[in-house]
Amino acid sequence: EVDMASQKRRPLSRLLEQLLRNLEKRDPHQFFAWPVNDNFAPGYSTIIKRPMDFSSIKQKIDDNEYKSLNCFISDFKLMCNNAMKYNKPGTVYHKAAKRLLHAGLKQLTPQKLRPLGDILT
Ligand SMILES: CC(=O)c1cc(-c2ccccc2)c2ncccn12
Repeated sequence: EVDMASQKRRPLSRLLEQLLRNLEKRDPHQFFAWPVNDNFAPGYSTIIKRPMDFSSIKQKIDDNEYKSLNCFISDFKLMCNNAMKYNKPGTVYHKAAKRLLHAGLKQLTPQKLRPLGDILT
């Protein structure tokens, strides 16, 4: 349960919500919007030990589970690397994951994040 007041008190949550929105824009087909369903991806849950997707990241922000920006970035990388592990190179999902990872990490460089000030320290 996320009331606005607590959002104001939690500057990290507000920052992560903003970063998440920007990352989601790099997934126009919404391949990464929801957990991968074994019915679409045979054997997925046996191959991928730690599934991750944007909706799960959003829930973790709302549940205040991220204690640092790096934990958030790790889940973003996990999500992309899962897709590059399960889907063979050349597939639409593998290519989308590679593009998303690179575009996303460019948005998360210190240079890009510095203007956000000491919230990150
Ligand atoms: C991200 C991923 O690995 C993925 C997303 C999907 C997917 C995303 C939205 C709708 C349907 C499937 C998928 N389907 C088959 C195999 C892999 N995937």
